[in-house]
Amino acid sequence: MRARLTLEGGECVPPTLDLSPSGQPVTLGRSRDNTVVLRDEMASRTHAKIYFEDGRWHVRDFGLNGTRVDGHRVNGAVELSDGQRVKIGEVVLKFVLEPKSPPKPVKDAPATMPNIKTVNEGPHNATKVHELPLDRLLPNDLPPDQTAKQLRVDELTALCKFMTGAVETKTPHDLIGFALRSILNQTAAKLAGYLSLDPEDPGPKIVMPESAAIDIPLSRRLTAQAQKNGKTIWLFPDLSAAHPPTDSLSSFADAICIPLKASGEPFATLHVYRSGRAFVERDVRFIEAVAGFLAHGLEILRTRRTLEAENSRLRTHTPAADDIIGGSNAVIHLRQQILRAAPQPFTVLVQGESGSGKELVALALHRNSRRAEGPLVVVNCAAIAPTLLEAELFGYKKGAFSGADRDHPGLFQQADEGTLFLDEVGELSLECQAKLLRVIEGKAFRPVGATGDIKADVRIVAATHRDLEKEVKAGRFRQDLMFRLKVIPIRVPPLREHPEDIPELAAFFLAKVSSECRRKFKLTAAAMRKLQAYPWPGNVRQLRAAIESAAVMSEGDTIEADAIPLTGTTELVAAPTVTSGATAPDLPPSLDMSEIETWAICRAMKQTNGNVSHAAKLLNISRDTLHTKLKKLEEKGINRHSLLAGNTAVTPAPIATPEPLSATEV
Ligand SMILES: Nc1ncnc2c1ncn2[C@@H]1O[C@H](COP(=O)(O)OP(=O)(O)OP(=O)(O)O)[C@@H](O)[C@H]1O
Repeated sequence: MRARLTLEGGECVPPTLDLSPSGQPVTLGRSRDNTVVLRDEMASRTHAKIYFEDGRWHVRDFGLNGTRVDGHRVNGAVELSDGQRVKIGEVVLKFVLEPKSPPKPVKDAPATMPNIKTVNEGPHNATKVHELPLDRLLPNDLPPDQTAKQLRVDELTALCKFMTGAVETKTPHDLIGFALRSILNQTAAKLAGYLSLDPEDPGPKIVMPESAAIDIPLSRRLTAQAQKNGKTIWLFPDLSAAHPPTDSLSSFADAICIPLKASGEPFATLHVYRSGRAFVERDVRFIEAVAGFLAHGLEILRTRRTLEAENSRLRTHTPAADDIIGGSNAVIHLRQQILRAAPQPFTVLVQGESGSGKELVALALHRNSRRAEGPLVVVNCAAIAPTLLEAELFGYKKGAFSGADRDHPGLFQQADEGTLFLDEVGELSLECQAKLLRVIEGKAFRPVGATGDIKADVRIVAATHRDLEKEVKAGRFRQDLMFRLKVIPIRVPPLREHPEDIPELAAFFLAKVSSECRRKFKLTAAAMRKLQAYPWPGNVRQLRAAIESAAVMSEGDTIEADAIPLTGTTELVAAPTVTSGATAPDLPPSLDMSEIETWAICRAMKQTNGNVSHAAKLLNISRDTLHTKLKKLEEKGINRHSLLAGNTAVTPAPIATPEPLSATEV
């Protein structure tokens, strides 16, 4: 006389349970060990038992707070009748007797029976289970009916809950933990575990509840069988025949082991063990569904991790070219040269005007070379005193000179297995050039004060704004060194040769300064026209400075043309050439206010060809004020004629600076 318990109030797992007269007694209580786990504070750990005896169903109360049947407190044990309600705490379970089902045909059993059954994957193949004799599948039970096989509403709900929660998990560990907990909650299993089959996986075993991880090893035998068969292994409830008492499974009533695989071989196994009674087929189906989702979820997380790593690798090694902004033919050609030269072991000489992006090119060469994992050491040859350069480049030994209180590795050594970028190599003294040549030729050098030579595996990228050919002709640069450096020459075009890139560059720098200032700057069309009309003698560096300066100084987020500090400067600076180096621009003579005023008046008069009204407008003062100021200048001996000639007694020569006019300096 089969029966069923169905949850009507409160919370318990599972919410419905089929009762078989020949099955194990069903226990109810708060502990996970129970057949029905009650989620109720009023329930004792093991609160009651429902069992079949003398052809009838009974309930026995063990709980502190009592068990009620149809409102009457159970004293010891009482018989259960069809339709009665068992109440423990707030949990109400309806007891229903099921009508007898006609006996089902059973196929002949083979002579020897396996004590383990292999369940074919997926609910579609569920019927295959019945190819094995049903009485051996569940030896103490009647043949399971369809309800034992099909997932019911509560299991489907639990499955949906698991899937919804699983997509939120971020790490494989979290996903596995979530799957194991979902299985424990739904099936009232005693233990659920995940065992990686990858010996190199850092987290090969996860067991829930965590307290069980120490005491209960996951069965190696089951793992091996599941891995070998590639299918679910479901042990018989009666394990005693199959497992010696020493086996880790011998204390359980039933066990399931599922190989986890997504697109290839199994990569892990899922173990679920249960005490008290065997799993029903619905449990297995539920666990299989969770396992399938888990396997694919882990595969997705793994793929995502690989892609993220790959993506970050690609970002750091990226072609350079991504950092070099510009879509003009000049910049496209530059990128092509970089990508061709980068993998070669040869020395590269990067030539270009100051601020045109030579260092950026050197960085791109390094990032795209086979040395990308190694160091990139940058040395500005012009910034180191010639007397110190040798020690800086090649290092020194302790005591080599006063102040050398310890051994110091030189820049060559620091760049070992990487790239040494010698910026402004044209500024090296002839003495240093000779030493550098030796290193480049023999790749061996001697630290200052050392007795022996050392070697470093360094690729040299050099840069200069000078025309080295001319420097050689002038006797300022060694020809042999030039040849050595210029194995691969790369010319970086000045910005005036690719003005079509100005909008993109401007947008790039504007975005940078916007994110730094947490504002959203934008240029007006007039401001952009102004940027495009300017020849940018200081190249991209100057453009960047002008944009940053305008943005920082602007009150609102819209940058007007006036805010770009280049007024009237277009004709000021003859574009410098590689040959001549940067031309010193017309700058205020000093920070002395009266000198700046004289300089400004001089500039305005020159620019307006002596027209006082126009000059006053440029200076943003009235015509009368300018007249007064001009008079004062005349008193000092600076007349209009000398102003127009730019010849002012009080105006010293423009500051000689290698830096071109920068926006912030205007
Ligand atoms: N094509 C470009 N795309 C983006 N930024 C650029 C570009 N060219 C130059 N820059 C920027 O301009 C500034 C100057 O570039 P860099 O220092 O590489 O010039 P340089 O030629 O080495 O100058 P110097 O000869 O004075 O050392 C840097 O901020 C750099 O990032």
